[in-house]
Amino acid sequence: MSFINVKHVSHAFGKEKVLEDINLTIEEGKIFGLLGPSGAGKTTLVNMMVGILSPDQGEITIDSTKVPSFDLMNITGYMAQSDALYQELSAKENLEFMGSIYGLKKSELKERIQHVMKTVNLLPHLDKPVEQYSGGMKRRLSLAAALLHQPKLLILDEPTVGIDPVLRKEIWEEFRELQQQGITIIVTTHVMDEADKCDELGLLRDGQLMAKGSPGELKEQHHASSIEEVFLTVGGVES
Ligand SMILES: Nc1ncnc2c1ncn2[C@@H]1O[C@H](COP(=O)(O)OP(=O)(O)OP(=O)(O)O)[C@@H](O)[C@H]1O
Repeated sequence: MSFINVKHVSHAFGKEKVLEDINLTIEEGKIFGLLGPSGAGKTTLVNMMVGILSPDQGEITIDSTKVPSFDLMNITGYMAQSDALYQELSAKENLEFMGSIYGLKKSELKERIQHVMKTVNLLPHLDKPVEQYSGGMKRRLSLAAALLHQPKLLILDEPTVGIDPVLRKEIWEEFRELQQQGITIIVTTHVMDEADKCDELGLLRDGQLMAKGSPGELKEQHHASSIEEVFLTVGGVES
């Protein structure tokens, strides 16, 4: 039984079909990349996995539980595309607020804040107001917030957008460490070199899942030397 099951999911915004009969399974403990150009439907699909949006048709189950579910909220960490942080508050205050929403006890919360800030290399900046953080620091703080309640599943919508290559590398090292702890990670991206770092990929285009497999498998199946080439081939455009 797969950890995540997306079954016949379709969705439209008004007359615009955004997802069309998506079927997808994701195994526990994997880093799964949802790759596709802007407007392909990546955010719509992850928002459905988190339970923010309901599909018009079909259903999603995670850990044998149908989304949306309160239990799933407790095991899922979500990082949206834009940072949801209080600018005038310090990182610590932001995390204390988020921890209180998850019902973490004061002593546990204190320990978790130290742990997650260390994980994202921001511990020295704990008391700094978020408005004094750089864009990359804010993304990392959002990641720390998503990790606060020790989720089994992390859903990250374009986590490295606007982040320089050095930091991006560091963030990917963090993903690998989290994976070693058994956490399943779903990451949306349109960056091809990031796609190569995922264990498995789902290629989304115009609301359809064009292909799924490990980067190596996809390249082999499509006789391509890069994921970019695979994408162009399955999308019907020869490179
Ligand atoms: N709330 C909404 N109301 C109407 N249309 C929407 C809404 N959200 C998304 N869309 C449309 O659905 C389509 C898919 O959007 P989505 O954000 O899922 O794509 P994406 O692959 O995540 O793109 P990006 O990489 O730019 O974030 C787009 O055409 C977008 O305009």
